[in-house]
Amino acid sequence: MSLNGKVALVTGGAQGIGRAVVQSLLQSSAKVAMVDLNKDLGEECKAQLDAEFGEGNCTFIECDVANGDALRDTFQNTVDQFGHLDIVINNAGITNEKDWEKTIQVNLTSVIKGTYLALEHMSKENGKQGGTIINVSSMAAFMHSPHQPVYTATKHGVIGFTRAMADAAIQGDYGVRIHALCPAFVDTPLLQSVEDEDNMGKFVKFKDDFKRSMSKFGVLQPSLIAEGMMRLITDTSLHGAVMKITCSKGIHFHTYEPMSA
Ligand SMILES: NC(=O)C1=CN([C@@H]2O[C@H](COP(=O)(O)OP(=O)(O)OC[C@H]3O[C@@H](n4cnc5c(N)ncnc54)[C@H](O)[C@@H]3O)[C@@H](O)[C@H]2O)C=CC1
Ligand SMILES: CCCCCC(=O)/C=C/[C@H]1[C@H](O)CC(=O)[C@@H]1CCCCCCC(=O)O
Repeated sequence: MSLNGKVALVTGGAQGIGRAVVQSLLQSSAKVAMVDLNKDLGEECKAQLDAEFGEGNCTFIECDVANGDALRDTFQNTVDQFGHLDIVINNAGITNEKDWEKTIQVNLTSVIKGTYLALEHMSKENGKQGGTIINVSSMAAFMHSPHQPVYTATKHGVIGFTRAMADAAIQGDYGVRIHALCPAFVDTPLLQSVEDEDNMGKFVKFKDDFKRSMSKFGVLQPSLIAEGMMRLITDTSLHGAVMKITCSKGIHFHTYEPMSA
């Protein structure tokens, strides 16, 4: 499906899962703002994407999503460059149990801020034309590990926030579809960092448990996660979906019991 004329903003877009979805969006003819903390990587990535997809389709914006003012400017900068906004993927994330407050800031607070900013630019409530938001959680929200307690908490938080906001979007007639995406292990640089004492602190001693889990459940490629994201973007029947992606079941959805009195 062509996304010609659509504008997307992807946080953490210079590497790993974010980079894979930036590539898929460009392949579908969307314009993309690739937002990342890492300037060198972002510029290098943009040069490669310009060579593949032509200049003017992708812009790199250096931004630490944990800086609320910078994130607000980044959204405005995207709209200034491309005219409007249709798709926001709050993907940037870290796994750092030593600096656990930073992990909460990047993985949860910034996802909340990114969702609110996306609504400012896309919600019909604000006179805009609607759109799609994807907040990246993790299978860690369903299967916990002693190796990463705060990371796990943030990913639970992303799902709770996203589901509540999806309901708000329906009841408030925002015209914005809001989803959570939960990958299992994915082959990206993040996965290597979980063995590092600087990141995991005292929980590093549980790394063998984590690695056993990885060999038991397998490791996915970023391109499959991008495929899941493209499905959430293009299938307009989906709203408030919690998508899971695992080696055993591929792309599928979590189902919740209906609330009863
Ligand atoms: N790799 C995995 O096994 C899994 C990853 N996830 C989630 O997927 C998302 C992406 O992860 P990966 O691609 O694996 O990570 P990655 O580390 O390979 O890439 C993350 C990108 O985000 C950027 N970034 C980090 N902090 C940032 C900040 N404060 N502001 C702006 N950019 C920032 C990095 O510079 C990097 O380019 C994260 O939310 C992660 O928690 C979920 C499940 C599994
Ligand atoms: C670097 C962070 C990577 C986080 C990846 C992730 O989602 C990890 C989740 C694991 C959790 O920490 C403990 C686990 O057992 C989780 C494994 C999740 C894989 C589930 C696959 C299930 C299936 O194939 O049916």
